[in-house]
Amino acid sequence: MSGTDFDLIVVGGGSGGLAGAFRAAAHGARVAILEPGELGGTCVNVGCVPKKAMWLAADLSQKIAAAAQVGFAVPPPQFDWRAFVAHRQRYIANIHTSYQQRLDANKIALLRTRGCFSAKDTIETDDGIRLRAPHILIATGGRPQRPDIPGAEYGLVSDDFFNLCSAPERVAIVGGGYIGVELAGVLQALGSRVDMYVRGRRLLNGFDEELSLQLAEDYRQYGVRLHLGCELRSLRREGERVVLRDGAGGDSAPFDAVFFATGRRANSDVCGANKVGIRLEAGGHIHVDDFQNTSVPGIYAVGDVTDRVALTPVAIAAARRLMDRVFGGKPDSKLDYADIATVVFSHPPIGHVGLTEEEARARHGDAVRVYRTGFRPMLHALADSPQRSLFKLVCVGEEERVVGIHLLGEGADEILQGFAAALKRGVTKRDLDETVAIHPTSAEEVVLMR
Ligand SMILES: Cc1cc2nc3c(=O)[nH]c(=O)nc-3n(C[C@H](O)[C@H](O)[C@H](O)COP(=O)(O)OP(=O)(O)OC[C@H]3O[C@@H](n4cnc5c(N)ncnc54)[C@H](O)[C@@H]3O)c2cc1C
Ligand SMILES: NC(=O)c1ccc[n+]([C@@H]2O[C@H](COP(=O)([O-])OP(=O)(O)OC[C@H]3O[C@@H](n4cnc5c(N)ncnc54)[C@H](O)[C@@H]3O)[C@@H](O)[C@H]2O)c1
Repeated sequence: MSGTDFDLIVVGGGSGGLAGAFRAAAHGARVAILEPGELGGTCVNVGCVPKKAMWLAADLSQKIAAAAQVGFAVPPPQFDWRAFVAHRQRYIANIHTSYQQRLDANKIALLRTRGCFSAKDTIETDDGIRLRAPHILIATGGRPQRPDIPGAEYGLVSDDFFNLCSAPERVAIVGGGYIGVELAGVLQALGSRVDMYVRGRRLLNGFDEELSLQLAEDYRQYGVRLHLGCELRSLRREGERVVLRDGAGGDSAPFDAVFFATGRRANSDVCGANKVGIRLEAGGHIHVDDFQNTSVPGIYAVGDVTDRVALTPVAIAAARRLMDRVFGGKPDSKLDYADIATVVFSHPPIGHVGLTEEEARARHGDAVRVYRTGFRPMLHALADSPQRSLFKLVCVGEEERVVGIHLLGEGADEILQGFAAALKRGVTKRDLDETVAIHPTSAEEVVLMR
């Protein structure tokens, strides 16, 4: 293949790349997409989807315990991890098939290879094929990053978590962000004894502080050992196990597995973005403007490879809007990155949209009013489990516009979406007060706060 055979080349067949390819093809563009791995990228193969499956398994194990507590005769559950993985992977295989069928139906050329820039309008495949197009979309995502400490190679990363077929007995998780918190919750629920090593003084930096403190308390109740404010110095092998040395020089007990959840690095290097002069930021992230343009005309980037929010729906939305602009005759089309809702699949989950209380106070001072409610969800009260929910609304100004919603508790993952739409449309506290509650639910607490 040579010449400008295509209108668009997409490098990377993950969430953003596929969404961009499908939307461009729907506008009539001739599209090629390059992906050396499984279709769907991180989200489908080593991210959201298998993670949520494992979270559901962990959630079920807690529900079974609650069932026993309220009178069901259930023997202690035995979790066959390997059998569950077979169900999980079958689900994922169906997604691969569906993507392949959609690519075929839309006449999108899929090249199962890595691509690298050899010129500003040319992508060269691993086997030396050169493809040219006036528009190139970089959607190469990111990869897990290990800290630069001696023995780091003895640690695993989130990709490795999805190769497990049983719960390691003793696990250390390094990092207190999204992935650290999620892996810790799942492993503890499914039978591991988990220690978390967190550099900062709290979990989930950047989330509402009260919720993060409540989550830390929930995790302690649940048996997770938290080592906050702990910087690791090194790892070393002791037989089959791994020992951690902390900043004070103390050694941990040996662990069967150590997972690093210490952030991700952008895959801009592997596609040669630097070779054609694309501006990069810290961590190799590609700088993009509000329209997903890189610093080189005709080359765009979306998703985790950029310096924007690293979430699947964000990559998808940005790619679709970009293609509406480039091929769909909508010159102003761009993603509004404000007030993007997100959920951490912890136990219990956290849902968050808009400003935290701290951010709101820094921006709006005394004009901020916070409403909060703490309660035990009904199942947990019936089962006499200590798990509590904490919901917060952050409001601003005379009209009390809701600028932040923070929900920790059972169901928070499903409750948030509708309220996020309301926040985006400028909902006020009075609007919520005037909404009749749905009873008895956890969600009703959002409209009943006083
Ligand atoms: C453990 C984990 C859990 C997560 N959970 C959630 C969640 O619950 N909700 C959520 O919204 N987000 C979640 N995320 C984040 C989400 O997975 C990412 O934001 C999303 O996958 C980004 O999509 P993307 O298209 O930018 O990149 P990716 O999905 O990573 O796709 C990039 C693709 O590019 C390919 N590629 C790389 N280099 C090249 C090259 N040179 N040539 C061709 N192809 C190349 C890769 O093989 C990959 O398939 C999670 C992430 C992780 C790691
Ligand atoms: N539920 C979801 O939507 C979901 C789930 C997982 C991941 N994600 C996305 O993927 C991104 C990456 O997740 P992540 O958890 O890897 O990153 P993160 O930025 O959320 O957390 C990284 C953590 O590692 C710590 N850290 C960094 N370097 C360290 C070091 N050298 N030593 C000790 N600790 C160190 C940081 O302080 C932070 O607590 C997230 O920001 C999010 O956008 C989303």
